[in-house]
Amino acid sequence: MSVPVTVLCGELGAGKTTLLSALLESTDREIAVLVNDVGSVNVDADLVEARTDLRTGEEVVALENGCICCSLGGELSRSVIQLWKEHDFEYLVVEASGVGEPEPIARQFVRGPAGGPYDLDAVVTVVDARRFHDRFAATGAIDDAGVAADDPPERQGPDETGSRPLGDLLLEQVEFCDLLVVNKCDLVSETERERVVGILETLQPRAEIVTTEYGSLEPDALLESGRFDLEAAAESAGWKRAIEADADDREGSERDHDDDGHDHEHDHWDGGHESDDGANEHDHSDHEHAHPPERYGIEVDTYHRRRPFHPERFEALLADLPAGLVRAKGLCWIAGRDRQAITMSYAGSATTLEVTGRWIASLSEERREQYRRAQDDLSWDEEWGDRETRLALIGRDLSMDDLHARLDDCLLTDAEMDADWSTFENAAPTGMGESVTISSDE
Ligand SMILES: Nc1nc2c(ncn2[C@@H]2O[C@H](COP(=O)(O)OP(=O)(O)OP(=O)(O)O)[C@@H](O)[C@H]2O)c(=O)[nH]1
Repeated sequence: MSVPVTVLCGELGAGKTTLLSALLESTDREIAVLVNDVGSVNVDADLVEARTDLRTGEEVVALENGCICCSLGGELSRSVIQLWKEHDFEYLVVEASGVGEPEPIARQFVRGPAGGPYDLDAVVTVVDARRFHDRFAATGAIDDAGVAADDPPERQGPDETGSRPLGDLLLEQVEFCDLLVVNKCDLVSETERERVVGILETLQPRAEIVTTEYGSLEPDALLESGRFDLEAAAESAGWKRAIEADADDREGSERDHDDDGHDHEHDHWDGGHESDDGANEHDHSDHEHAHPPERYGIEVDTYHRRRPFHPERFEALLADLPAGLVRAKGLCWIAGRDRQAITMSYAGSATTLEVTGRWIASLSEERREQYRRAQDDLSWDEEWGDRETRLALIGRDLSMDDLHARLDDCLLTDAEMDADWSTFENAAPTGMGESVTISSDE
């Protein structure tokens, strides 16, 4: 029978080890723990080992050479398989590095060789309530990216994903999990705690959320919950749901012009390149925002345009985003990057622009037609093909209309549409997997 596994994520110092120690003390089950730390000294492994009274003496295995989610994917599989062959235990907990992405780790237990002896039960992310509140819920975001606001964009190559902004990784851990443990609740007021929970519910509508002090939880909450579902976890992020709902709304209303009162006026704006509207004339009066939880001033919205951003104006906006913006993510079309589909990801203080693919419109005619046949719901513009900007925006006490207007000001004007786009100053990345990070100073 396969051994159930819980993967424990969370930023450095959130309380993963504390939670794990409390768990090991409160259950009689034979639990093996795999600890992964970035850095050569594995303090956590020592700590957990000491606390568990060395029940088997070899319960804790440490991977010390880096982050399991990137370079050590193979090593993770090898280690857990070796552990399974050499030891007798009922349950495995993997404490992931504080900077790890959970999805590749989870995939090791689903599609990788470790999927044989193991069965992934749940991905649990521990959040430090105090730090999360200060970073994402307080007005006046803290620059945690270590990049001064007026620094030029930081460039990263495709193999340096480990240097992504902390906030971005943190939110990925929140967005891909089954259980969110909001720890250190002794360090926040009740209102702050509720605000943190409200934001987390918006960022990750699927996960169960529990609040704790010193990781004190019933073992049942963590073990054999049967919560994990790879497809559901991969699709559960609040930003993804917003974008999908928006695209569905749009397609629905394009099919039949039946106004269900839930339509976004923005979505039908065609970028103006075939009309005389002008890029900046856009009526927000009947704007309706999508699916907001309507609590604690948290709002989810989408922004969709079929006209490219001016790279300089867009960069200037990214360096000056409003403090109430918690999360923004989606694809952008940036003038001068006409092949590159660029993913924008903003989390609390810094934005990463990364080339994550190519516009289908930039492929050879033959391949373009193949892709179009395979995706019959792909929305296509006669002139620009699939190029478009489609972003999910999650904010708190934020005027979405103002943000839309500021984004619209970054779009090319009619005159700029006719200019040579390659002459624009352009900090956006060019190669597949390449990224730049722009820190916001508000
Ligand atoms: N005030 C308070 N402190 C806590 C709580 N939980 C953990 N701590 C403390 O926070 C610090 C970090 O906790 P750890 O459990 O080591 O955090 P971690 O997530 O394992 O950290 P890394 O291994 O560095 O990723 C320790 O000093 C804990 O005692 C809590 O609920 N409240």
